[in-house]
Amino acid sequence: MYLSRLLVALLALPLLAIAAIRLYLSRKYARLPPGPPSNWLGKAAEPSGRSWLALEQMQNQYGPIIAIRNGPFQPPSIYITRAAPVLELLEKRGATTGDRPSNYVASQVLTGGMGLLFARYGDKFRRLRKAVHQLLMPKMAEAYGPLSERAARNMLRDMLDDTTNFKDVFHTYASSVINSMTFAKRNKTHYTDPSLVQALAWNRELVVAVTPGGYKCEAWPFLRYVPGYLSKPRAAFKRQLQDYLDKTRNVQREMTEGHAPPSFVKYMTERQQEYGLAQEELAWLSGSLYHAGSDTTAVTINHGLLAAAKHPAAQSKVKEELDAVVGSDRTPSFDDLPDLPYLNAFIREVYRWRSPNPRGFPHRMMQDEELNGYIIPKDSLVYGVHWCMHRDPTLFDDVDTFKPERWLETDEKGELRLRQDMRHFTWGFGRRNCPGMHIAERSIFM
Ligand code: HEM
Repeated sequence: MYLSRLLVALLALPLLAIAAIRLYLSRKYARLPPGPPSNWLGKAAEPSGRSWLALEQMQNQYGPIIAIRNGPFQPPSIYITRAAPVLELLEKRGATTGDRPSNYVASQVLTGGMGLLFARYGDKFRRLRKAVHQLLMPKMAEAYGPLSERAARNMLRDMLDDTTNFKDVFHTYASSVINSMTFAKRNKTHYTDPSLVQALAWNRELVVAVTPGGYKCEAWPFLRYVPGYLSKPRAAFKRQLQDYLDKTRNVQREMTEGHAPPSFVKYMTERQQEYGLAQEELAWLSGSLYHAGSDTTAVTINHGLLAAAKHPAAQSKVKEELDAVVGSDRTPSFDDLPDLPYLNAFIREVYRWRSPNPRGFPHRMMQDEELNGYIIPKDSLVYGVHWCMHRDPTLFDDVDTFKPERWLETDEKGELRLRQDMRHFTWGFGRRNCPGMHIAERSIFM
């Protein structure tokens, strides 16, 4: 009798525990936005693969603010697919939405806690961000003009030499621009360059680290201490840091010899005390610009080429404008930029048509916020989904059509100019928006 009661109690315990967890979650998240149903532990499937397409479908069912529940121990993910609520939350209330997820492998193991992209909101973030901002602001971006122009001429030659492999040619171009900007590297960084191949391997490690479920130690921290479990990302970080330290020391040696050309490392070394950066931090911050900016720039140029091939009428208009403004005796320069409204509109439409970061980048909530009647809880990860926002019919008509004209208007003199009342979302939001946007825009224009 006693035994059978004990057995019943033992069997009932897990059921009671599950009921308690479900009750706790339903109270804690009573005003969470709607989203797909969760399992018995309160966990729903995170959209994976081409998640932005799944999210576009989901918004028809759940509306533009979608919550994916992550069980009792992990905060939910919130995906927002319309511009108005994203801008309200991530821009207007940027002071409470500027944090990043505490992804252990990405923010600690792979970056040694020194990267800006994963820096938690706080003093260190402000210090790193200020340093990067100083260097990448529009005035400085202009100063890098000749570097980009030279790299662009090399790219054109490479495209003529190899008409089958534009993707790698664009990688070579984007990497050359960033490496000459950060480490004053004079010669081009070919896509087969060992340091580039190594950096791309590191990028792949990062993709695994930020993919939900990529490393189980994010949910089960004890795994961090299992010997060998994190050896791959640890080795990738060590190799990368060594490469950046070597390049940084080269620039600093040239500085003491008095012949270092302008570069990010030179600029930062001159202000190392002011920004309170240790040598490793300085080297990593400089090198990490490559990770943040090279792939994204190359992918965007690739999208531009795709758009030109797929939309020959728009391509002809760009060509007509280039013929009229630049002619055929020289290559375009940055001075031509203001006189090429159609090309500028074409590039904006490329950003809209195929976002380089279609899912968006996560911001972490620093406190509960009410949005459209829902509570977005502290610690949840919020994504402004670029793909869906760029297809928001309240902002863009005829969203499936590639239409550079949508970005243009005619001024009082009857001349075309870019509309000032429209924007795209490629550079992200609020206090974590992309500090490299001016550099990237110029590299892409070239
Ligand atoms: C087409 C090229 C590029 C695209 C599409 C792009 C896009 C983005 C996006 C979406 C974010 C996250 C914004 C957010 O969380 O709201 C970001 C962050 C960042 N980008 Fe870019 N980026 C590009 C090029 C560059 C370049 C060339 C650099 C540097 C030279 C750069 C440096 C950074 C850094 C350091 C961050 C982290 C900022 C932070 O967390 O505070 N990016 N970028």
